[in-house]
Amino acid sequence: MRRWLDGGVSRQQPSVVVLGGGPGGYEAALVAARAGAQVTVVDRDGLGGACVLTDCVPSKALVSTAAFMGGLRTGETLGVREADDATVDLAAVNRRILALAASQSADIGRRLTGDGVRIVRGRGALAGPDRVRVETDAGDDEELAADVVLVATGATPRVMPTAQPDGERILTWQQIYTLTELPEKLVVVGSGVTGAELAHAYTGLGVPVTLVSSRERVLPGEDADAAEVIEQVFRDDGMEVLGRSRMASVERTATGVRVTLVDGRTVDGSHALLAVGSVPQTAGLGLAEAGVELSESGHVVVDGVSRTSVRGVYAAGDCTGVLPLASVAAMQGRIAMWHALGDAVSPLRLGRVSANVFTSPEIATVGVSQRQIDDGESEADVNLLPLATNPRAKMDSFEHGFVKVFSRKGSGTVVGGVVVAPRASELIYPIALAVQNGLNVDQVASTFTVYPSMTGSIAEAARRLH
Ligand SMILES: Cc1cc2nc3c(=O)[nH]c(=O)nc-3n(C[C@H](O)[C@H](O)[C@H](O)COP(=O)(O)OP(=O)(O)OC[C@H]3O[C@@H](n4cnc5c(N)ncnc54)[C@H](O)[C@@H]3O)c2cc1C
Ligand SMILES: NC(=O)c1ccc[n+]([C@@H]2O[C@H](COP(=O)([O-])OP(=O)(O)OC[C@H]3O[C@@H](n4cnc5c(N)ncnc54)[C@H](O)[C@@H]3O)[C@@H](O)[C@H]2O)c1
Repeated sequence: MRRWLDGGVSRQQPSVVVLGGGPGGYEAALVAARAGAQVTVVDRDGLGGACVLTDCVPSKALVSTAAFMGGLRTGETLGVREADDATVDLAAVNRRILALAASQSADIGRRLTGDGVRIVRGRGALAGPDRVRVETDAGDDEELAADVVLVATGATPRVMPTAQPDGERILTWQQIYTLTELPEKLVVVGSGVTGAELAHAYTGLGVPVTLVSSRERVLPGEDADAAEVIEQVFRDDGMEVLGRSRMASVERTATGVRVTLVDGRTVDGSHALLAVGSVPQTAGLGLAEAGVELSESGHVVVDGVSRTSVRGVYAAGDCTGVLPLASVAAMQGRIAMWHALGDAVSPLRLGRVSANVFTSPEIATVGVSQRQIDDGESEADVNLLPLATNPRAKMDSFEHGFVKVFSRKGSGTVVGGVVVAPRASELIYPIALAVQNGLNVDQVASTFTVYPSMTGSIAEAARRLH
């Protein structure tokens, strides 16, 4: 390991201060501690970050209950009587979710302290490129010297002046877990991944939902074929989808909420859920003062190895705006520490990231996208295989969804894929393995799959690309 200078004295143990205990921060802290650094994590809201406490983990736990309810609704088709009479006790659901989040946060705390990481509860900010000032929750402020600083402070829901959350009826996605009763009618504003997942989850719980979608179709950032299937499923499940409808304001009424659209129409509900994007939490961190470059949107500008414009200061996760996923935040954090502590490191490769939208069915994607192929950025053959003919799908009474595999023209190397299916988040892995390891369609097609299985359709799609 490199030697570090401290007041002119050479020592082997560098000091690392991590601002933020989400996946970007805590994964980096674990890497740094295992590499022998002296590590402090400064965290304001709780270890695991928004990811564990309010965003990813709680929403996926809510989706689990909704998916279970969805399973009961197909009971009739499978010969089960009266399965769809079940109702949801939202207070119990939310108690479970909050307990699960707290327990995961505690697990992360134990892992960090077990590896010798010091945890300081409080709000941190740069006092210079190599110093962090902390207003601790205990009230005693601290200044920490750091050879390496990692900024991983995440993002927070975007709030519009005309649609102010009140935590009771007008809610951000971080405020929904205090509800004790199912909303009588929920209006979800925003049909990005957050809005789509939560709108479908509440529909699954039995709540009448209206989705206010400013775009032509829901999930504008996703594969268009997949988004089309999901929008149809939303409508089939009874959700009202208002396309091309931009929210102008949300206000309380005597009995609930009124959402007014830019074109003057109004939508009434008992509750409104705002999912109109996020903003990075980079204000008041002393970043610009220390010389750290920020983008116009306020994100920290980083390179492929998570370096900022200031030597020794790195950044990872949603505060960088690179790709707001927990898996990417964690990888950016690890890469930052490998680089800072002199380990071998390759730059972040976004072309290999797997992602999943947790609707029902799910949409999983990896590698090159259909849009890149259509735009001529990537020369690839495409095979889309509907799952309707898959024997396992028939047994499970699953009708919607497909598998799509992309392979490079000429060589047949698998460069990407899309799966729309129940548990697509698990089914994408064979395609991700193929993309990561440069396997060609023949290698995928000639690999045994279980009969009957959904993965059989992945092998079949590869076979058709031969
Ligand atoms: C509803 C929703 C669902 C999602 N689902 C998924 C999913 O299924 N899969 C997936 O991969 N991604 C998902 N994401 C994205 C994922 O949650 C984020 O990409 C991830 O949380 C980013 O991690 P992070 O470490 O950058 O930030 P965060 O998790 O936001 O953590 C940042 C931490 O920094 C702390 N902090 C902030 N400022 C300071 C300060 N000044 N001093 C000290 N500490 C500070 C905060 O308290 C927080 O603990 C979801 C996002 C949303 C909104
Ligand atoms: N399953 C997952 O991995 C998961 C889940 C949720 C979020 N995320 C991550 O977070 C990122 C952000 O997703 P998001 O959905 O929170 O934000 P987003 O910015 O992708 O979507 C917000 C949507 O709100 C719409 N909108 C904005 N203002 C509006 C208005 N006035 N009226 C109506 N609609 C309006 C926008 O057009 C946009 O489609 C995702 O790209 C993803 O990387 C991941």
